[in-house]
Amino acid sequence: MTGASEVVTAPAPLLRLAGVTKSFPDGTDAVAGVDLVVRPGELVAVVGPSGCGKSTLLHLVAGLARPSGGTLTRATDRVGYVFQDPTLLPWRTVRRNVELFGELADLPRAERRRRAERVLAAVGLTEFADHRPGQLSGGMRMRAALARALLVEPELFLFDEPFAALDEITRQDMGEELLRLFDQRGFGAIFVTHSVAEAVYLASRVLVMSARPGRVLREIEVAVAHPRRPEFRRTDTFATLVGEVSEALAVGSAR
Ligand SMILES: Nc1ncnc2c1ncn2[C@@H]1O[C@H](COP(=O)(O)OP(=O)(O)OP(=O)(O)O)[C@@H](O)[C@H]1O
Repeated sequence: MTGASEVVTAPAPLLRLAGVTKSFPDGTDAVAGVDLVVRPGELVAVVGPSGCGKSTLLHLVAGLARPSGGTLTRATDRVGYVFQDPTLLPWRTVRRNVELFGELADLPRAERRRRAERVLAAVGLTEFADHRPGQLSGGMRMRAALARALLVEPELFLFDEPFAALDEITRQDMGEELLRLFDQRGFGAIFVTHSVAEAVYLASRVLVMSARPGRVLREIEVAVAHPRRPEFRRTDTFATLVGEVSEALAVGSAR
């Protein structure tokens, strides 16, 4: 540093999509011309009509599918992925479910154990480590799925409607949990949801997609500092943003 000038730069993007399209062999155009940048500490919510290509977008980002056009650059291999179904192995304890990706990554046993204890504590499941998934509530199973994804210490987190199957109170609790982890760990994230209120509450930015093939219709900034508090849901700012996103969504769905 010369000290002559100070330049404040945004952290380098974890992810950059430029004009990304995806067409399937049967001719279905799922997404079209998507531009998106995600930096560390940004949680981008994605909303859009059913079938507009939101899950496809996450598949592309995770490397499970290849774009048909455009460029996709991901700066990290440490990717966490959480789905609506927690997909826990019923015959394994919670701890051993959480250790699974560590086993697949060949982490030494002691390291797996250490990380599992830490992430179980982070999601409040320490006391349930020796239970089997069938003995847990839906919300606890989702916490276990979150802990399992956290084990690989993701820099980029992909969420595909993770809380959609939960009752409203548990869903809001899980949102709080997620924000706490996000504030602590500063990962970048894409969060797909059908709930406009959830998108606004959690996100740094809400991306509204059009009907298939999904294009980005609008990106709406949620310029509200973290940590967010439940009271945020009862503010005029929140109501205005929910209105703005809903309006954009209605336009997108009508196309
Ligand atoms: N492997 C595939 N082959 C052909 N079409 C596919 C394939 N996978 C998805 N599609 C189609 O691509 C479109 C986008 O699907 P996708 O699951 O990404 O949408 P989505 O926005 O996540 O939907 P939802 O909101 O209902 O979960 C849909 O029309 C779907 O039927």
